[in-house]
Amino acid sequence: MNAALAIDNLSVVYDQFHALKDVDITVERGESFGLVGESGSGKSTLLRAVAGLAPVSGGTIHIDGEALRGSKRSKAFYRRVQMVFQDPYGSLHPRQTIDRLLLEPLAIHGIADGERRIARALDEVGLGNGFRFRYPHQLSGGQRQRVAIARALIVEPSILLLDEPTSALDASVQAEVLNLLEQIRRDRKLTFVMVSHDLGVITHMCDRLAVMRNGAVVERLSSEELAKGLVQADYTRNLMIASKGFVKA
Ligand SMILES: Nc1ncnc2c1ncn2[C@@H]1O[C@H](COP(=O)(O)OP(=O)(O)OP(=O)(O)O)[C@@H](O)[C@H]1O
Repeated sequence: MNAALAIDNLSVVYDQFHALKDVDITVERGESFGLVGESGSGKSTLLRAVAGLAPVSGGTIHIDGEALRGSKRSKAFYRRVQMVFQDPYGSLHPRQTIDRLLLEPLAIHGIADGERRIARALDEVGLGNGFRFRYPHQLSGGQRQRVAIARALIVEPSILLLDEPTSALDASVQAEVLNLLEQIRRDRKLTFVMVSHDLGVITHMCDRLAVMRNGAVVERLSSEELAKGLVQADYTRNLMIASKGFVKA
């Protein structure tokens, strides 16, 4: 069976700068895969390249066995791969009600049955219908992130790309949103690729992970191996030491 996501030899070059160099990553269907690495190592660029938001200079991305070369994406592809960002303000237009924000992706993809889908998506992220006519600034940070998740889910993707989805939230709200995401992944049999600088979050949420440095993968391992300190690269060990509250390497 085809992997949900197979990235082969992926490169992204901005001017002369190689933000990603020959990256290979395979994520199985229903798997939750983590990306860690220091700031500037290329984690967001990798998600953005998969989402069609960064220019692909070389290599291939397969989604459900379908090869995508370059940065061209069909509408159907955009529907299949949805992204949730760290700061929901970035993706939620401040002058649109939650209702409008949820209708927009449905309109883009020509999906009917908006009423039912909006009610379902809001319910799924733990927000009632009462939130429909509020604006983003009338919500808490956690509620805004729930709306961003609902907006991604409403078009029924198969892969969710999560770029530091909880790092802008308070600790208790972080845990709530992470638990919600895990519940959604199980219920919808979704595939996740998640970036976090917090190794505790990655080991809690992900089955396997890749460690990135300077645009390349330095190590691939399971969360269990990371939690036990069974790591190969000194760079990974240093990330463990630097990650607050994480087991000492
Ligand atoms: N649009 C762009 N134009 C030029 N350089 C870029 C662009 N986007 C990213 N870069 C560069 O690519 C490198 C990787 O950036 P990226 O955002 O992927 O890192 P990251 O690992 O996600 O970092 P962080 O943890 O700080 O978010 C950085 O050096 C960054 O400056």
